[in-house]
Amino acid sequence: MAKVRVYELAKELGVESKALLAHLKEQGEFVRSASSTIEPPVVRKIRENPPAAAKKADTAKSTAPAKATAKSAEPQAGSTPTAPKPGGAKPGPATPGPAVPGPAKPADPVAPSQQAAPAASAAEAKPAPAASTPADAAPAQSTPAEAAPAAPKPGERSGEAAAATPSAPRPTAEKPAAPGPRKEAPRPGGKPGPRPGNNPFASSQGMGRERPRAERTDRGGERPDRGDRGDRGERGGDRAGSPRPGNNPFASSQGMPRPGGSRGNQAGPGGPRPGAPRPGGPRPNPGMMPDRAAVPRPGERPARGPGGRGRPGGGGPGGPGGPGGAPGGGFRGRPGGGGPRGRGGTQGAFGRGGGKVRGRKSKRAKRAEFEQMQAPSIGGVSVPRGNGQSITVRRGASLSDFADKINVDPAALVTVLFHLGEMATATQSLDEDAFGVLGAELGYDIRVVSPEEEERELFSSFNIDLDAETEAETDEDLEARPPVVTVMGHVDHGKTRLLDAIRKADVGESETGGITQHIGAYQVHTHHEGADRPITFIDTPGHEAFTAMRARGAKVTDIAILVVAANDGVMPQTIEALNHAQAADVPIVVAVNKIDVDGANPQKVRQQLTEYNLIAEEYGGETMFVDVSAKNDQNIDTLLEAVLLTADAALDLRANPNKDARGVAIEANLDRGRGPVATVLVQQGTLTVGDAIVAGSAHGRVRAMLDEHGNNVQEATPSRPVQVLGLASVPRAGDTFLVAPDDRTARQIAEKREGADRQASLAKARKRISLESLNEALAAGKVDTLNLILKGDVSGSVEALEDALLQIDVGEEVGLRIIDRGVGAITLNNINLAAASDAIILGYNVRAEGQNADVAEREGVEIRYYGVIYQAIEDIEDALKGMLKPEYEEVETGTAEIREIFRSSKFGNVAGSLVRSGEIRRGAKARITREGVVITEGLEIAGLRRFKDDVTEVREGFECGINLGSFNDVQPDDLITTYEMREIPRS
Ligand SMILES: Nc1nc2c(ncn2[C@@H]2O[C@H](COP(=O)(O)OP(=O)(O)OP(=O)(O)O)[C@@H](O)[C@H]2O)c(=O)[nH]1
Repeated sequence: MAKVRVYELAKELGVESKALLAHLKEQGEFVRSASSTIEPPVVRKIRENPPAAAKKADTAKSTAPAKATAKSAEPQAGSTPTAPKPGGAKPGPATPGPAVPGPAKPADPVAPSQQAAPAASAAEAKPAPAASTPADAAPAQSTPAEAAPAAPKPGERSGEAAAATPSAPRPTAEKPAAPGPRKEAPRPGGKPGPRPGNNPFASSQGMGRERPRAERTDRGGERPDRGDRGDRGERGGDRAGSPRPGNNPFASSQGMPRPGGSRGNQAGPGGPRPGAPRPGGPRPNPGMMPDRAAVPRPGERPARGPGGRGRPGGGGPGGPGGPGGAPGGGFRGRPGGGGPRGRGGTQGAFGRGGGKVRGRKSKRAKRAEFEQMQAPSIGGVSVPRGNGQSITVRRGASLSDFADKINVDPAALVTVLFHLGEMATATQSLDEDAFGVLGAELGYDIRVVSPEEEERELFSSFNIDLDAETEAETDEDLEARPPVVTVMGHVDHGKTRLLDAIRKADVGESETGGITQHIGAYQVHTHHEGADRPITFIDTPGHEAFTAMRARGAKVTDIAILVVAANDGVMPQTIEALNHAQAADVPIVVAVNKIDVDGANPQKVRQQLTEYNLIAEEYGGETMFVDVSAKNDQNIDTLLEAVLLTADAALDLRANPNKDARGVAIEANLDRGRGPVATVLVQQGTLTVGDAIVAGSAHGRVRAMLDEHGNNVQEATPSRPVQVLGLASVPRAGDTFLVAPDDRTARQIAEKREGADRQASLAKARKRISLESLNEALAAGKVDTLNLILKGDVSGSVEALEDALLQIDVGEEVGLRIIDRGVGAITLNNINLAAASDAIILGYNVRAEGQNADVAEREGVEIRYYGVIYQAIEDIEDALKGMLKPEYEEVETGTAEIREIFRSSKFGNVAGSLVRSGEIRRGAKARITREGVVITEGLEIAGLRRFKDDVTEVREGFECGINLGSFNDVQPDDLITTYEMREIPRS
């Protein structure tokens, strides 16, 4: 005996392969799939003991007529006039139009040939007006053949019908239909098959054989209900012989989009009746046509098989025609039960598909339509949906950057974002929130990463984990390193002269021949407490370099020397420098310079600086003040000593020299003879000649290293500045560098950095910190202090504001720091400081104007303007307490008067309206008023159409169709008012 395959046996038993598989499993037989073979003894066993469903089906056979009649009763509800002829053994193409007036549709065309009681069936097959009501049906219950009248009347569930006639078989019409298609479908070329779409059993229409009832109901959602036309869209397949899941495009359980609402005018599983909207799925093409006989009659729209695309089960082992279809009955189901194209009815939002029969479309149009169907339509544009995949964008990335990543048109994203309430151009930087909203809408998890995170991710892709490396270090690994010092101060107060004097003070100078090279940084040695202590100086005076480095995230400086000329006192740039240092949490040593000059008043400088929280040690503070004369090299040693004392007291300057070097490029240039030359400051590890190195987007191998004396060095330990030769290009000041495991890695890291830099070159972080976002930033641990810069028109008000702000009690968790204050307009320096320190600028009766305002905008610095002090105080207090809420006011954008209501099964009610004022925009918030009384508000203009086109806005004087989503309680003469909430600028 030949081996039998599972699906063959399933077919034989009239059950689903799946059910048989399950049954086999229960029986302890391991069978992998439906195409697996089964050993003869097992086959025998199964035949003797078939699956329950099969047994049930067998039993059902005897009651077939009743079921057939039950089926036949169904179409009453829809009064489908396209029923096949009674005695459907030869179902010909149906005659469109109400040819059969009787409410009862004749039995399934194939039934008579298969059913146990052909006579009864034949009797049933006649149009039976008597079946239209249960009352009529009642007398007929005596025989199975007459059970048909007992079928539910429209709206009545089959279950109810079954309950009413307990003796009658359940009218779920399972078994009898199954053989139908098998017998009918392959009708050899001759007789025309049933009209496509009307014969649910025709495998040619993608209908496989029915499944046992139990299984069907298991699939969830497919109830055996009958007769409820309103539900037909969803259960159409069920009615006509319970098609397998996957054959019913409307079954919500099968994941097909439901065409929405009632489909009362559709012919259910068999396809639409002529002229009815197509239920969805691709239209058949000639390739699908089995034979001429199956072609619908002229004038008839070829119904698409109910399957459509993506049917899970496909046509399955349907008829003899093989999987997915058989010749003979209308259009052939697609092989395997549905090709890759086409799908069920619904498309896009409010608008596409459904509707009237349209002209034939080209393949391209269909393809485009299909793609549209997949894309959510927001604001009239369709953007393909993500499935939650993670997309990483750089901080400061724009819509264009994101569009690139998901391969869509940036303009579409602009529109989408607009409809989500955010306005941005395609190239404008977006903040994290905006990306969040956009991502949530489009189904992407957009991660905005900071430069540091990005670096981390970049390194981790090369198996370099700097954090883990640092964490793994123990105290034993760490060794003391020299402090790195930057000299800052007001113009002409002697910074350069002081740096020169310090250079000269180098105790090693005589041995090395003095510092001859200006490489951007140098190291001097001094004797301190009996030891030789090196100190590294950044050789670029002024806070601009300091700020530039900080802005790149490079923390280079350990200690700042603030130079103040004793004859001049504290000047504006003194304060700026001070603010920068304080904002960076860098301890300050004050060098009171030019004490040799007549009129020098070092004490005055001390006094002045107390106002800025720099209190000299002799006054009980913690700041060391050293009176020096750079010109006369006076007290330079003391200054160096003060630096070391401060470093020892305030800082833990240790680093691990025994690892690959990491550090920062201090400056770099292209030397004609030597090529790119970069001065780097080693911060950790030891840099050695021959190391593969990557600095920013430059990479190379360290060919040679020079110190500030022009001497070649073989290795550079932490805090050691050296000039590096061997890079392929010039890095930027502030770029971090590291030694890579090999040249290739160095090059790849450099290339990746370069690519990322290119992308972000125009974009910068739009929002650094704002009062609104402060609380989140605090919660996220991004900040623990609110940095403020106060600017006012008169010093009195600035002081008053500062005093009041400092009195705000916000608990211990949050700090408030005023890093700068001053009188006059908000300057570029203020903005730079704010940018480098994540500060917010409060302007009291002063503004940032012109270019400064632009820079602030570009840099994402928040400037808040106030005219009343208490308002500023209130805001800051609220922000610190996490209570600051933006204030909004409602602004009316348009009104439309409803003229007529169109009821759409698909969209609900559509209000045909005339725009009275302003414009009505899709997505806008809306309120309905009836005779001046607000009926409801907070609605959304879910859909907007001009004639048949979806539009995004309709202006005054034009008519349009407005859909308000699920809100349907609209009447003619109602007024739709759209409005938006605009943030009120705080005064
Ligand atoms: N008398 C006297 N003059 C000094 C002293 N230090 C600097 N100067 C003079 O002050 C002037 C400015 O000195 P710089 O060192 O150029 O000052 P700077 O702060 O570097 O100036 P910028 O580079 O313009 O910011 C020069 O003419 C110096 O000679 C000092 O200790 N005593």
